[in-house]
Amino acid sequence: MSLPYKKIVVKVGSNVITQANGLPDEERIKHLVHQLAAIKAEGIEVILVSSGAVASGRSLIQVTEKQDAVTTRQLLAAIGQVKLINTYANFFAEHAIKCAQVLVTKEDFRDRAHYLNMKNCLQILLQHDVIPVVNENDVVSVTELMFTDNDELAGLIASMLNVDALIILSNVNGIYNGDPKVSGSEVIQEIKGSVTNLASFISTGKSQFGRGGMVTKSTMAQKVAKLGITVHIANGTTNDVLTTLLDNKLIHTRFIPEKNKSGKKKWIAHSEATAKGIVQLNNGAKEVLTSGKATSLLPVGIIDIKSDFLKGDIIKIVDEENNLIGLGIAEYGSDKARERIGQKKQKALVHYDYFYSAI
Ligand SMILES: Nc1ncnc2c1ncn2[C@@H]1O[C@H](COP(=O)(O)OP(=O)(O)O)[C@@H](O)[C@H]1O
Ligand SMILES: N[C@@H](CCC(=O)OP(=O)(O)O)C(=O)O
Repeated sequence: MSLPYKKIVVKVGSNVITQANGLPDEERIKHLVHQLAAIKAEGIEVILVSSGAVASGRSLIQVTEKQDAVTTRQLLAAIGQVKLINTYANFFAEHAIKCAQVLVTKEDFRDRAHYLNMKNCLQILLQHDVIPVVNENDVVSVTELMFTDNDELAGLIASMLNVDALIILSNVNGIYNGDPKVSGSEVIQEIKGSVTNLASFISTGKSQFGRGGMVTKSTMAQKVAKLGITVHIANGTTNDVLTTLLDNKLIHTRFIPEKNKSGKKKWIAHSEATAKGIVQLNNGAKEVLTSGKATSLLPVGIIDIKSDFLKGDIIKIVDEENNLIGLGIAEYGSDKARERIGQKKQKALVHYDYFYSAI
């Protein structure tokens, strides 16, 4: 395999492993497992993030839809996840490979101690030659605690384990420069940096069983690439997709990575939902902080503390129009920060090592 990867995350969307009639596509799963086994045999560590619990549950039980959508999802996922993991376990066993079920919620990524605990669990599985099969724990994830979709979850796992590449398998060949179904549209093969007009040609429609859609997929991919991890979006329903991709012979979309960021910055980057305080900066400070140079956030550039925080909390940093500039760990609490607003020669509120620029 010609791409120089040692550790990868592969994310499989519901559509890839579900037939049009809603039943799990066992032949597809078998074929994917076969490729994963070949990749592992090359000495590459693999973490699999697989959707499909809800779709799999649909094939096992008739739902009356009397209950609300969340309850239906809980019911289907609780039943479907058993079938999904058993299917994987049986096919991996044919290659003498053990796999493990890892079900997570957004809460598991919240504080640093919990985050490191989960990282430790995944690492110990890899050290024992086991392939972790990760999915959201849909049974306990209710609306406000849910990941946008499993692409977000896969991005978090890829960052957490500092992998070389994240491969997202969907039911399209990549991101098209127009509607994928209209002739003339072509796959964008390389995306570098923050391409702001990407959303303009991605229609908001999702595939039959998908949750997030291509817009959230591309936003997540850009963020992960910014942290130093290559992201590939390819068609999981194509035969030999993974092996051809790793041989560098597949037409698909590749997000070129920026310089690799530290583990702590990767964690901060994914912590927006749990950030505690909000600090507003003037335009001068915004320019310096987002210039790419190693600069810390000094009180002289602060114009307002919009919500309180304690020392050690992750805070959101916004500009004069309240747009997010970045996230960082506060070196002191909001009480002290308020006293120092606009003052020169004060200790940095966020040190450069603990600042993530969202721009
Ligand atoms: N410009 C585009 N390029 C590629 N796919 C697009 C584009 N615009 C919309 N899509 C849709 O996004 C879908 C993939 O997203 P999603 O349904 O979330 O898949 P998955 O279940 O694999 O996560 C495709 O099936 C396609 O219909
Ligand atoms: N956790 C859910 C999948 C949610 C999801 O994001 O699906 P998809 O957009 O197909 O990757 C399940 O297993 O059914």
